[in-house]
Amino acid sequence: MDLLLHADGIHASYDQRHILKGIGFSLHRGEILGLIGTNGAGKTTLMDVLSGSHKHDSGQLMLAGEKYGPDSVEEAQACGVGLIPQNFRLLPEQTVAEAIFRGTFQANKPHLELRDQALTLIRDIGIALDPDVRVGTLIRAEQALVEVLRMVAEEAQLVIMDEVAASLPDHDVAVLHKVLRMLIGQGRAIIYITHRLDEVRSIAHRIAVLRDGRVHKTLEASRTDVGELAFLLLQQELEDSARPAGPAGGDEALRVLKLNAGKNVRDVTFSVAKGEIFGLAGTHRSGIYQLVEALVGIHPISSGQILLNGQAVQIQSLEDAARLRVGYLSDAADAVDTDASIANGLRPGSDAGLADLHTEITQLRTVIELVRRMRIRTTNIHGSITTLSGGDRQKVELAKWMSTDCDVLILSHPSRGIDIGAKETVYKMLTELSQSGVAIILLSSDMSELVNWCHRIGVMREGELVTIEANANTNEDVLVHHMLGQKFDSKGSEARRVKAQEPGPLLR
Ligand SMILES: Nc1ncnc2c1ncn2[C@@H]1O[C@H](COP(=O)(O)OP(=O)(O)OP(=O)(O)O)[C@@H](O)[C@H]1O
Repeated sequence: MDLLLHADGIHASYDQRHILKGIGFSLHRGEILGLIGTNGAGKTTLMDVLSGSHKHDSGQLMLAGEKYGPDSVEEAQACGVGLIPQNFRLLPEQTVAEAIFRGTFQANKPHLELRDQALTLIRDIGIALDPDVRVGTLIRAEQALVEVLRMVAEEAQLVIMDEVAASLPDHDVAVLHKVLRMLIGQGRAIIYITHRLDEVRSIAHRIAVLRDGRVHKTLEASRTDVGELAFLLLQQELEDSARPAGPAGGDEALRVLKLNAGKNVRDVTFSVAKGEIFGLAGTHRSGIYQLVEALVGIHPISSGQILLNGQAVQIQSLEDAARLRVGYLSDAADAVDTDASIANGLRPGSDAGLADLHTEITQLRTVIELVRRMRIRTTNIHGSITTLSGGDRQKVELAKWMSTDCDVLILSHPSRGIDIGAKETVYKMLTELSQSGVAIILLSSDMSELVNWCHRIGVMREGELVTIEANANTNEDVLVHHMLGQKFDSKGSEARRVKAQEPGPLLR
C-alpha cells in the first residue's frame, strides 16, 4: 500500500504539561486506522497536531513523502488533511449545499452552481440528503454525513474523525461506515477515534492503542477482539457488570399521563419508581428528545399530566424542574460551563464563595474523591474545565448532576465520550444513586448500555411509546426491532454494528 502519513517521535505539551511523549505510527492510502485510548491519553491532542490547531514541540511528520507540520487549520486543509470533530462545527442556518462547501475555495460560487455540485456529490456517495434543507433541521447522523461530504469537497486525502459516531444508533453508524468504506476506496485514508471497541473492530483495518501519550501497540483489527483491546487499554480485565435483577420495587416517583407535545410526542403514558433506572430508546426522530424536553419544561406540552410523588405539577422551564427536584443532563455540546473550575464544576450546589471553612474542606474532599473515582486526569482541580479532555469534561458534568439532590434525574447519553473503564464507574455510581431512592431516566443510543443498566426500557417510535420492556424479558435485538419497526437479528452483540446494514432512511 502507498504510504500517506508517517509520524516519528512526536512530542507535544500544554502549558509545560508533557502530553504526547514520542508518538510514532504510519498510515497508508486506502486504510482506516482506529485510534483508541482512555480519556486524557492524548488522542485529540495528536489530531490537533495533525490538523494544524496545535503545534508539536519535536518529532517529524511526513505527508505523501513531504515534510509536514501545519501552522494552521487552513494550511493543513491545503495539504489535504481535514478533521471532523465530535461537536460538528455546522452553522444551523446554512443549507446542506452551503455547509458542504463551507471553507473551501468553491464557497463563493453562485448558489445554484453549489447546489448542483452538492447534488452530484450526494448522488455519487449514494445517500439521501436534500441539498436545500437547513443543517439545523437534520438529525445528528445526517449532519455527520454532511461533514463527511465536506471532506470530499475539500479534497481531503487524510480524514480525521474524532468520536463522530458517539451517540448515533447502530443503524446510522452502519450507514456512516458504508460511506467511509467508499471514501477509502477512492484512495483516501482515515484516522477513526472511538471509545466503542466493537465499532472500531468493525470499521478499522489496524487499531493503534494510545496510552499516556505513546502508541502502546498497533494491532490488525481482524486478529484481535474486544477483550484484548479492553485489556490493552485498562491493563486489567473488564469487569462483567450484572444486569439489574428484577424490578426496582419502590413507590412511584414520576407518572406521565397521556402526554402530548406537538406532533412528536403522542399520548405517552409511563411511570418510574423510586430507585428505578428507566431506559428510553428511539431513533433521533422517534420523539424521545422532545419527550424528555417536555418533562423538564423546555418543550411545550399540549395536553396530558405529569405527577411527581402523586402530585400533579406544571413544569414550564428548567427552573421549574430544578425547584421540583427534577435534574436534566442534556447531551448538547454547549452544556458544559467552560468558565467554571474543575472543583466548582464538581461541587454539589457549587456556591463556593458562601461556604464556611469546614464545608469548604468537606466539599473539596468530595471533589478529590470524585476525581479519583472517575479517573479524571488533572494535576490541578482549581484549573479551568477547558484544560480537561472531552471525556473528562463529560465526567465532571455527570458527577455534578449525580451529586445534586434530585428526586428524578434525567440523563441523556451520560457515557458519551467516556472510556470503557470509567463507564463501569458511571454504572456503579448510577446504581448507588438509584439505591438511595432517586428515579433515573436514561436516554441512550447504545442498546447494550440500556440492557446492562436499566430495570425497564421504554421504546419510542414515531412519537409513541410502543413498548415498555422489563429487563429480564428483553435484549438488544428486541429493542432495535421496536425502534425500527422491523425485524432485526444481529446474531450477537459484537456483530451488531457490522451487520446493521439494512438500508435505513439515510441510504438511497
Ligand atoms: N487546552 C488545554 N490546556 C491544558 N491541558 C489540556 C488542554 N487540552 C487537553 N489538555 C490535557 O491534555 C491531556 C490529553 O487530552 P486529550 O484531549 O488529547 O485526550 P483524549 O485522549 O482525546 O481524551 P478523551 O477520550 O477524553 O477525548 C489531558 O490530560 C488534558 O487534561
